[in-house]
Amino acid sequence: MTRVRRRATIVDAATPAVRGILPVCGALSERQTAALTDKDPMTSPTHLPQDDQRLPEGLRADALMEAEAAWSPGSDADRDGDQFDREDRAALRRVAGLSTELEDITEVEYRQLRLERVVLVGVWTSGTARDAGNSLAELAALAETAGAVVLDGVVQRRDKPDPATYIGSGKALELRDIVVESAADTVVCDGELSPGQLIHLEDVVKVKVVDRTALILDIFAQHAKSREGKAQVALAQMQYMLPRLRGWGQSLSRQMGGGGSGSAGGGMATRGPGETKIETDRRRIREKMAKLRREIAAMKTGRDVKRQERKRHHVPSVAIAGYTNAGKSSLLNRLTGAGVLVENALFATLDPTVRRAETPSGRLYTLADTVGFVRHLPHHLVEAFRSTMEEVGDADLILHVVDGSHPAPEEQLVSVREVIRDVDATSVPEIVVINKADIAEPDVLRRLLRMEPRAIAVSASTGDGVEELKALIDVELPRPQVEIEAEVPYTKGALVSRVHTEGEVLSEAHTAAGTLLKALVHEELAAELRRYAPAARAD
Ligand SMILES: Nc1nc2c(ncn2[C@@H]2O[C@H](COP(=O)(O)OP(=O)(O)OP(=O)(O)O)[C@@H](O)[C@H]2O)c(=O)[nH]1
Ligand SMILES: [Mg+2]
Repeated sequence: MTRVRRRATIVDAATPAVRGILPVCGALSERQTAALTDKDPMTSPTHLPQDDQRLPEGLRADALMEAEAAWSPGSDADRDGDQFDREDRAALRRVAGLSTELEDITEVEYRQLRLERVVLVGVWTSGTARDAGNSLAELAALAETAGAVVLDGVVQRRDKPDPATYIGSGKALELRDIVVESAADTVVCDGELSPGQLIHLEDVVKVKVVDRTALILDIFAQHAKSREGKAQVALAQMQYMLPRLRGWGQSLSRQMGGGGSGSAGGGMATRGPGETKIETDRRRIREKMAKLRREIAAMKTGRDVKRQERKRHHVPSVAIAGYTNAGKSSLLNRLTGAGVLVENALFATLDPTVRRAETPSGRLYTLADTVGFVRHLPHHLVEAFRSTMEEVGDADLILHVVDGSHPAPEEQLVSVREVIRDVDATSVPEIVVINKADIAEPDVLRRLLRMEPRAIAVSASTGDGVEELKALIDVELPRPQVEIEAEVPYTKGALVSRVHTEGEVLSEAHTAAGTLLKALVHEELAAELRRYAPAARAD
């Protein structure tokens, strides 16, 4: 296993102002869970046991043992000699107090622990050691963005992740030592793990294990501001959680626990015959998901209407796309003077922002900021954020922003283009904007400029290159096609303004009858202007 030094991460190491107790990593908070299952874990009446759902005696014992082995801090004393860690584990178990029984902490509840001191682990299947290091550096940036302190990071060279424990089982034990040594309380894996892998690895390292998907979901949950953004994140979280609800312990303990009259440990299936707690939870989650989907669809309609309106007014649209933290929002601010949240953190922007901007020749266009892309964006999120990305698919021009100071800008370009392909936006013309030219290596800038035919180096911070970029946007934006000549009466001043903003004025003179215009305009405006054609008036 290769130990990766923590070094320059993508974000400033200073980022995570300790945010104290963090919400679930990738899953739902207690309140969300309660809302989902429509019961308050603190107050819900204890479930009555139902005899017909009890397991036969022998099975119960086995199940008990399994659950015990997995949960009880005492039961693994042989592997768990460290007092510090034991305290940590006691703290982990504390969450049980939120629920009705100790044993049946669902994985969801389990995950709502603090994510504070983390060790990163990656499986390095292809590429160079440098690639593996970059990948882990990005994971570190993600973890820091979520508010965690990264203590250490390790990668293992393997053909593919171990189906049981992600890294090999021997390495998992080594990882366990690192966790103990650094007093970490969480392990973050650089990939999407199956529910089984998460459980097995947790079993070995004895601290919470989360994967990259969960981490990204968590960041998204922290950052989403608008109603639509929040709904999309919630939907993605549920999607992620659904298969993981099956979690060990959960269904078993729910089924086996029915002994008592409801005190801790007794909470057992409360549902009617044939439906276990987990099935009910799952059904309720599915119902919530369906509801969210309907709500999102309705919100999307609202946005579509606005977009169509812009289209109807023939205002060309430019979408800013790019890897997270590339400087998209900074560029939007530079181009429009708008105050959009700029933060040295990943996924600072999660809600689409649309602003008006003007080309040097005075043509109006709209400029849309978009959510940042990241390698292996969890699939649910690509789905959930498709609507945001649609802004990109519908644009007349994409400004593809790439961070020129990043260690692997080419990879960023590739991953963003994958998403652009995903949302069927490949036919939209693209300008590659190589940002952060002020701190990028000149060699890297030259390399990128050579590689990309339609590229420009800028600095959103200093403003270098921004005027050139504006001029380039002017050239690349679609132009109105119809050439007209009209003499618009002075009483129709609004029409003249429209020609200025929606079309391109070639010449303008003032006659006794009105404003004499020669201009390029779109068909609809041309139709209105034909009424004032000088020839027509002469007739
Ligand atoms: N040195 C330098 N830093 C820049 C430049 N442009 C942006 N930054 C910094 O890069 C960080 C990210 O900028 P943002 O504009 O928030 O990036 P973004 O692409 O919108 O990021 P997300 O919304 O998180 O995906 C901030 O700390 C900016 O100050 C630049 O040209 N030069
Ligand atoms: Mg942004």
